[in-house]
Order: sequence, then structure tokens, then C-alpha cells
Amino acid sequence: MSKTYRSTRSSSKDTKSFEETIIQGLASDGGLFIPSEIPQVSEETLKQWSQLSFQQLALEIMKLYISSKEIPEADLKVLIERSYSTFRSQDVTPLAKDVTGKDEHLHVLELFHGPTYAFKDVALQFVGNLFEFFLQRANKDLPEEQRKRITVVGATSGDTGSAAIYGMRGKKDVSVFILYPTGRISPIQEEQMTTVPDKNVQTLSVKGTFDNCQDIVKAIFGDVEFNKKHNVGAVNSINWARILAQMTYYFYAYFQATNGSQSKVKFVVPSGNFGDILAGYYAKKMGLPVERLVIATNENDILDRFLKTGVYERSDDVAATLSPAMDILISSNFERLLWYLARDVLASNDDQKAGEILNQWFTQLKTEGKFEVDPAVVKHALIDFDSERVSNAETTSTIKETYANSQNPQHYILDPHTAVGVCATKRQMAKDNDKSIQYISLSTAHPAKFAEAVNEALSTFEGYSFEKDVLPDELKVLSTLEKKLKFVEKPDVELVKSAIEEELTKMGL
Ligand SMILES: Cc1ncc(COP(=O)(O)O)c(C=O)c1O
Ligand SMILES: N[C@@H](CCOP(=O)(O)O)C(=O)O
Repeated sequence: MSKTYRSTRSSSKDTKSFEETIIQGLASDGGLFIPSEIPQVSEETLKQWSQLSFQQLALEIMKLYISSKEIPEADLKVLIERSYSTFRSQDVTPLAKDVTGKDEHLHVLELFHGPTYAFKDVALQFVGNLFEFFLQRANKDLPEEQRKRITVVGATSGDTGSAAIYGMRGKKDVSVFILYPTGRISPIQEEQMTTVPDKNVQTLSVKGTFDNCQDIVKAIFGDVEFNKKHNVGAVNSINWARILAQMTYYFYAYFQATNGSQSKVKFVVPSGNFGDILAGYYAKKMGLPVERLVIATNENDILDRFLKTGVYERSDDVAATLSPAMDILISSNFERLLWYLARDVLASNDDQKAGEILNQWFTQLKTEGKFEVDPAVVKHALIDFDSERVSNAETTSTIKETYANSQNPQHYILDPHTAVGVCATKRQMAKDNDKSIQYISLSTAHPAKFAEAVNEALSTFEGYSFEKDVLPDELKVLSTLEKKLKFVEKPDVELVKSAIEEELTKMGL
């Protein structure tokens, strides 16, 4: 097993080490890094893994992707333990079983027990510690002026930003710049990011959309001179470490839901940038016997349209929905899946040829705003995936119905992203009409982060109170803290680069 990485757009045999992959973030040809091989896990190993704690399981999985010559096992173990010591649940990602009653087998995988109350913490606590580990090792015994430093530049539609900030705040030799679309994230999400006082953190509120912010970040990665000068690091899910760290909860939840039985399992994942569900795809390809991964989108539905038509097309306008973290026009990580589809269906398993095909597709996407794949490619995708598109009205009614009818516990409160997933799960149940399937619906954020959507659904219920039932004390204080943010008047790479350089000088790190 090589434990090296290649770019999705490369037509050469070149590979990179894990450390290079993580520090570089995005490949220099604009592609995303993927493992040279996907490690395979036997049934026997799965049986042994089913007995492990979350942290032990994370170690076993990560060992398959990281050479011990790069990170010795003892160090990796410490990194993992440190990363999950900040979580409020002992299970890290607990599974709320049979939420809608014993008959339906609808389990909600709660991924929001980390420091910023969103699923991003599972990966970004680890990524922060990983950056620190690599930098400490590189800088050991070096005088101050020769130390290697990383300038993290990330884009957020609300959750990645605060999770990255909490993962990197105060870390030596790391400075963090987070771009977010002005007025398009929830007030609490904005407060979580802008009230962190650490000197190495700066938020940039950009007048535009999340896609504008993501495009700027990618352009900055492609700017050789800026990159050389500032050593730019990625915290978005273009960074392979994000995907790797998210695989653990697919295995862990599968074991909890099946409890040693041979049940069929479907995962339903509220999706935007396709990073979360992609981790499930890798788990499935490693050998976890998952029946299907269901992509749940809101009205920004590029992924659902692709699976129905084979056309990957950027629509003109992003819809502002009740699940704003998924208001994304282009899903970065879909490129990784497309590489596997191209390789399997069109390139006779030839990695280099798959790189060429991806290059053609993404050049076409850039010039024409879309590309279309052979129906055989979609057919192949449908072996592993299905998709559902959920409207705003359905999101609200799902929050309502779940609150009114949940049995375990009663009055279960969903955040709007999770509600998109639960609505999609219910549709799948109706279509499948198969009581033997276990449905694991991923809960990607705590409802406290989306007061407006939750209150719109629940304020008419007698006895319901957002302050009392939803809002944790830790988040209550945020509105009283001083905010630190810088406005960028238009979504322009040069303006963002100047803002970063100006703030880096002020940070004096
Ligand atoms: C709360 C929430 N749910 C779902 C998603 C979608 O996840 P992904 O972008 O990995 O598809 C996001 C953002 O990424 C999010 O913040
Ligand atoms: N929904 C995300 C968007 C960024 O996606 P990422 O997973 O690629 O970091 C967010 O909340 O910021």
C-alpha cells in the first residue's frame, strides 16, 4: 500500500507524500488530491473495528492512509486523542437511535458535539493539530527568522469558518483568514467567527456569495508568487485531511446502528460541497457494506440535477435558503467522485487517462459553465448514490413534524440542514418500503446556530422556547463580545490579497 496521493487532473504518474498533500492543500494543476489507492478492509477487520472507541477507530483508519514513516503511530494517537478531547460527548459523534419510533429505524447521527456545534469540528480539530505537528517538526531548532509559517485561507458559508478558527486559534506559526459572504450566514455563525480575539485570526466579510469566496480562495492557491511568499494552507474540504477525518463516523455509526447484525444501511447526507458524503464514499469503497449514500440537497441542487440528467451545470443564481451553509453552486469535492467514475467507466482503470478526462470536463465547466457525461457514468454513480432535493417549505414542515412526533427523545429539534436530510430520509423510506433497512441521517449542525429557521417552524408550539430548549449557555454570551472583522467591498482576488497582506503585517507574527 503506497499511502501517497495524486491529483485528479494529472496525467502523469507523480505522487506526493501525506505531509505534502496536506500542507499544499490544492494540487498545482488545480485538481484535488486523492489517495493513489483506496485501502481495503476485510470482514474480519470490520468485526474487530466494531468493538473500538471512536478514537481507536480513527487511529486504525488513518494508519491506512498515513505512512508511519511520516507520522509514527504513537504521535498519530496523541493527535487523535487531543483532537477529540474538546468534544462534549464521550462518543464524539453519538447516534440518536430510532428517533421517530422503533418501526422506522431512523437514526440521527449527531455530529455537532464539538466546540463550534457543527460537523466540521470532527475534521478541523484534527487538521489544526496536524498543521501544528508538521510545523513544530519542521521548525525544531530553527532560529525565529527561518521558521516555516502557514497562512491559512478558507471560504465559508458559515460553519467551516468557525470550526477552522477554533481548530487554529493561538497556534504558533499559523495565521488564519476566513472569507464569508456578507449577510448570507446566520448571526450566531458570524458571532462565533468574529468574536475570537486571538491575534492570528482574521475574518473577511466579502460582498458576494459563498461561491465567490470559494473561487477567490482557489485563485489564491493558484497564485504561485503569493503562495511562495505566504505558504498558503487549506482548511476547506479541498484538503484531503478533512475527508480522511470524516470517514471515522461512517464506520462508527454503522456499527452502532447494526449492532453486529447483517442489516442493510443507508446514509442520508445534507450536502453542499460534497465533502461530508465523500468520506462515506471512501468508507464504502474500503469495504463498509453500505447499501446506498443519499445526497440531500436544498434548492441549490447541482448534485441532484447531475444524478438525474448527467449534466453538471452551474446555475446562474444561488438561492438563499433556510439551510444557508448548503447554498453552494459548485460542489468542490464532486471532482473527486468524478475522477473515480471517469476512471472506472471511461478510462479502463487508467489513472492518467482519468486525469486527462477530468481536465477536459473542468476546462469545459470553466469556459461553457457546464459539461455532460455519458449516461454510463451516471448509471455507475447510481450504484453508490441516490439523491433528493428538498424545498424550504419541506424543511420547515420536517422540523415541525419531528418536534411534534419524535419518540426518542420527544420534542427532538432539528437544525434546518439536518431537516433537509431527515426529509430526504423519509422520502427514501416511502420509496423503499423495506423495514429491514437502517437509515442513518446525518445531523450536521446544532439547531442553536439557525434561530430564524427553527423559530419559524416551532414558535407556535405551546411551551417551546428557543432560549430555554435550544440555545446553549456558551453561545448565549457571544452577542455581548467585541467583533473583529474586515469588509471587502467586492469579490475580487486582488482586494482579498491586499487585505490579507495588510492584516499579516498588523499581526506581526
Ligand atoms: C450545517 C451543514 N450541513 C451540511 C453542509 C454540507 O456539507 P458538505 O459541504 O460537506 O457537502 C454544510 C457545509 O458544508 C454545513 O455547514
Ligand atoms: N458549508 C461549508 C462550505 C465550505 O465547505 P467545506 O466543507 O469545503 O469547507 C461551510 O459551512 O463553510
